[in-house]
Amino acid sequence: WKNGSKPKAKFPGPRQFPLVGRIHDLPRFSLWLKFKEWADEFGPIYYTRAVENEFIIVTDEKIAEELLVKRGYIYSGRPQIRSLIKHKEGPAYSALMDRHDIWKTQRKWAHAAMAEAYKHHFYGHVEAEMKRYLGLLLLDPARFLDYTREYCGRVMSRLAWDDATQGRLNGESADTTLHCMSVSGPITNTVTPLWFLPSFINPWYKFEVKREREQRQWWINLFRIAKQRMLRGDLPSDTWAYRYFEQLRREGNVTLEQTKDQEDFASCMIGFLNLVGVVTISGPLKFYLMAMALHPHWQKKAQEEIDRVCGDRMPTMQDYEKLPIVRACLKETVRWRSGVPLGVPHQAERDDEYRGVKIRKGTIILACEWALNRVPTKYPDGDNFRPERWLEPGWPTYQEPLTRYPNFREGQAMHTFGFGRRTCLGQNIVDDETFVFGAAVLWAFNLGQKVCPCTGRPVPIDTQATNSHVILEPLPYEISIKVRSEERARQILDGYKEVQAQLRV
Ligand code: HEM
Repeated sequence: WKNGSKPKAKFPGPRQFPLVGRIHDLPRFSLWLKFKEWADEFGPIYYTRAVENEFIIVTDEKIAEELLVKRGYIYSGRPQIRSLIKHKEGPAYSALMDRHDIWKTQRKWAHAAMAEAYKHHFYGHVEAEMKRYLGLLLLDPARFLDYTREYCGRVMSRLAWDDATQGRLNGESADTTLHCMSVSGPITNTVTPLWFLPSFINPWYKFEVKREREQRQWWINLFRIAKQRMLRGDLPSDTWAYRYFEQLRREGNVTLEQTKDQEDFASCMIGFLNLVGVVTISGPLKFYLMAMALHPHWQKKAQEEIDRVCGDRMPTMQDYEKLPIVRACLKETVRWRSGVPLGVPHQAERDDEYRGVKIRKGTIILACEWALNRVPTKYPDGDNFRPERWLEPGWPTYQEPLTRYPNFREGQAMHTFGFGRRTCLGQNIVDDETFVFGAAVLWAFNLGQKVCPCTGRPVPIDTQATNSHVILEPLPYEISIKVRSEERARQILDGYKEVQAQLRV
């Protein structure tokens, strides 16, 4: 009786109501703000519940590492997203699968493919697509948001299948998938019982079946086209599809014949890698343009650096070491307006105990990136855009040498890319693609706030208005984009002409 009466150790957290927990005050939009608010009240690790889902929210990097890295053998599952079908099993979305053999095979393959491409700095495709982007921006600057996402989609589709023309569709497909997997998406992700309505009166289920079927069909079509080209000998060796077919041949499958399941597996593996690299990068790039327009002082500093190093030619990866201010502005953008502000949830694969508190199998662990980026001891003045925190000694995040830091591959703030066995596989391409974009745009254009022709005042930008997806982009906003000189306009057009033949425009 005495033992029974001892209160069980618990994490702090908001008071839980019977059955519902705190579902009533978990907003579907900008949920990270609520999690940060609770972190300020309850501390760096707290518990909450939404109906049957138990959550542990972590807002301290060390605690996140203890759980998700050191105990990665327990906390590396993925929770069920109600409105996606069988995503935990695979083979469609490796980032959302549980930790089983399909996930292991796909992750290992994607990791090696990415590492090889990085060794060659993505074969110059990032720079070639950038020349196209600058040309388009010169001709039609009002479409800068569209073009930015398309740039990211094209780089990925070129790397995957040698078909940059899929870039736009790639972006749209990623956006719809993200909608379906987000709390802000279909209502069935929050009011989960609705998902179990019979299919003939269940619009969410019908939509998802159709969406997934079309996406998988699109991937398999691209896969088969690439296979035909491989057999004819005209698939470029710098594609992920080539790498895959070449491996099959080395294993003795010279004719590349496969079962439907094998094709499905491989087309999803390449298709998803291609898909996941679009909005993850276009979100930060759109925020970067916004930040530069709102902080002319930093824009000018970066432009002075670029002009000094590059002069009349568009910056490339060759200039990486010499442009720390550009890298700092990019790094600070991703900290200030995170593209994955909630983090990506991990799930406990079995019961555990941490700091004397029992954690049940199935509990969802969220290392909330928005809050991690605002820990005052590590990121003083965290709500403001302060690139100097990466450039000046004295700031906790400063690291030398500046020829190397800051970057997105190593060093400080790597929590942005998640933890342990599930860490992001895209850090290298993020580093290259954002760098070339960040430097080339400022080399070519001056960005600023738009001025309203009626009031003469700057058109305001709501820097926190986003679409609330798991991986998000800002909502449409307006800025002014002006080419820096006539001479620069000519150089941009020359650059575009140079690559036009090689790109499929
Ligand atoms: C700034 C851009 C990006 C950010 C902030 C980011 C962040 C993340 C985060 C937080 C995770 C979850 C890690 C975890 O569960 O602990 C993740 C997973 C992943 N990311 Fe990224 N990512 C970015 C870009 C990319 C790109 C460009 C690619 C590929 C081209 C990519 C591929 C992946 C994959 C495949 C996973 C799943 C890993 C797994 O579950 O095994 N990411 N990313």
